[in-house]
Amino acid sequence: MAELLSIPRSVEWNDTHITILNQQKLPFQTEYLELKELADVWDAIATLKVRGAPAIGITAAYGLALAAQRYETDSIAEFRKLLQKDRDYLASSRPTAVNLFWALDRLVASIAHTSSVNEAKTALVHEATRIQVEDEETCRTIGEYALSLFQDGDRILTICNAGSIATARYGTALAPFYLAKEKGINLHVYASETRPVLQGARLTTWELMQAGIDVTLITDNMAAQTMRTKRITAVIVGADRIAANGDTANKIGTFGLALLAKAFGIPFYVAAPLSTIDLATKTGQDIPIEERNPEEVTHLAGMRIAPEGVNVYNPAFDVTPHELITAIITEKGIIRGNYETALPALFNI
Ligand SMILES: CSC[C@H]1O[C@H](OP(=O)(O)O)[C@H](O)[C@@H]1O
Repeated sequence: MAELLSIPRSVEWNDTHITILNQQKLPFQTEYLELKELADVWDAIATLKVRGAPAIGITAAYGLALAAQRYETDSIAEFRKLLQKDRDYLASSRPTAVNLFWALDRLVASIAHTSSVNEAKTALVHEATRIQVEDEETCRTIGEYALSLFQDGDRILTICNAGSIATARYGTALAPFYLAKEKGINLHVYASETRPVLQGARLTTWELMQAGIDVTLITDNMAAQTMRTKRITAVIVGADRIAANGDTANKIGTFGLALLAKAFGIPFYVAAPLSTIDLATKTGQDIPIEERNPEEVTHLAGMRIAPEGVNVYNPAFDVTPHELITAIITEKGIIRGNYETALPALFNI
């Protein structure tokens, strides 16, 4: 796993600040940013300096823990009020990935029974650290399950970056490729570039190439042709929110890949931790879909590519209906269909 260990962590806690890998600058620059203020954390999440559902959750958790270290009150009741206010602020940074809210709420819950401010401050740092440590274990387990679905020589298409830098380590959809490499199993990855922000072209190729994993870049509109001519054997994607019925929000373009996979008779897999499953959201229609700055579409690498004043629609995510999902791969195992009963069962509900 030496190759994977050379891929920098996306987030690290440093007592007085959080260090993040600036994913905006990749693959051209490996830049680290020190986030010292709550507003820096909000901005890093909103502007995709740190991105990927689990990494957003980890960063927000550390951000909240960091802010809380500076509360000057001795009253635990006042402390809880300040924490809730900062929780709500960070929760407004991005709307779709449920891991953000899940992590923030875990932090708030972690001090429910603490009686002193000092105890609460320590508890928050411990809880944020636990979230990161658990996510690494979770992703490795997801990778093991996902790998059991693939065979030596398979050619697998993915979109966006659901890799090591989108999580604590290993990734979700990319985890099986790291484990395959470790075990000497040959898998070939086709990475869809993922317009408009190019997470596939910039991040997935960068990550996999550093780990010596066989990866080929395609543009998004090459997916059908690639499935046919390169005889793609499976599609695997990450997720930002999975509704109770299995409908899955993921990077814009995912729904199209699922439709194509069905047309070609190829399995379509979603790999995600339990922290991405939102049983409170009944169906995909209830998932809030983030719409981002039109400039992401009208500009490429800072250069205008469309006429000034053009109307733009820029949804960052789409929803793949559960009927198109062959299986959802979690740290608790592989679920094939019947999501409405199988997903709550994962939480012992
Ligand atoms: C491991 S989840 C990665 C997930 O995050 C992406 O979104 P974004 O880059 O906007 O944060 C995308 O939907 C991926 O599947």
